[in-house]
Amino acid sequence: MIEFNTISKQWADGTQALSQVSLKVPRGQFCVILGPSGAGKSTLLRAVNGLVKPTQGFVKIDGEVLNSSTEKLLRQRVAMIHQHFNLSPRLSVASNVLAGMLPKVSMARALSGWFEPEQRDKACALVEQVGLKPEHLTRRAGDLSGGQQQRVGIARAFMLDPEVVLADEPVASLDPKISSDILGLIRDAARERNATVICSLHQVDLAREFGDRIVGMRNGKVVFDGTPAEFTDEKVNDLYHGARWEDTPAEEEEFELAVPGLRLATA
Ligand SMILES: Nc1ncnc2c1ncn2[C@@H]1O[C@H](COP(=O)(O)OP(=O)(O)OP(=O)(O)O)[C@@H](O)[C@H]1O
Repeated sequence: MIEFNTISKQWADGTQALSQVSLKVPRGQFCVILGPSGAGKSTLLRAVNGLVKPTQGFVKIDGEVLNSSTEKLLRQRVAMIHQHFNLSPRLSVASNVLAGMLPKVSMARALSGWFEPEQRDKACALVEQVGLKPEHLTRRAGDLSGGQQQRVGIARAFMLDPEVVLADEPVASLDPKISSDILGLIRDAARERNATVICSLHQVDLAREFGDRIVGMRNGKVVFDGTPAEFTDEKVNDLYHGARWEDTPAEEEEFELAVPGLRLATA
């Protein structure tokens, strides 16, 4: 279970990225976070692995509060899949997948490239599980297609059998067919291990297809929390365009009244 308890985040420049967000994500759930750009989705995800320090509130992972003394151990249980894959493009696919061990192996050992035979076997098995071929293992990661690179990112994320997988817009740069395949891979690999997934997306159709639950965020707040069936077209519209009571257009109307020609020009 991941618990966000009244999490707020204000950046140094005063931007309020999160305001009093409270959520409980049970073990094994595929929870999709949707919302317009700047809603606070990445900030929320990054609060789970300590990359973002909340200015208020706390995150608990299986009852343990994430703080400076628990962070190192908790991080070994949380993996991340990134929008831009975050691979080392000049290193081989095998090295990139083995890098998933980094939270647990010493830097000296990682730099010397010495990994246990079981760890190497596991990397090979994961590469196969994500649909790549053995010959990909020695290829430079940067030479692969975007979809293939994200497969490497998924294999890397599952090297430590994480309890939690944070996927930050994992299919933002991929075509619709590959996007669906990639989300299917994340879901299946997570299900096999009963891992929890928190995945931010911009595609409503994919959120409905893959999410057990959809959390809608707007202006740093949770404005929808329900099942895909409950996330009706009206709710989608409210999330992306603001509910009727929100984002009041008063200032815009005043501006338009003050400059009547502008309304004509934009009509
Ligand atoms: N390091 C930072 N310093 C200042 N403001 C930041 C920083 N990181 C994010 N923000 C701001 O915090 C708000 C939330 O950003 P966040 O990246 O969480 O949104 P998002 O919903 O993930 O957006 P997108 O869908 O575009 O990725 C935005 O206004 C963003 O500009």
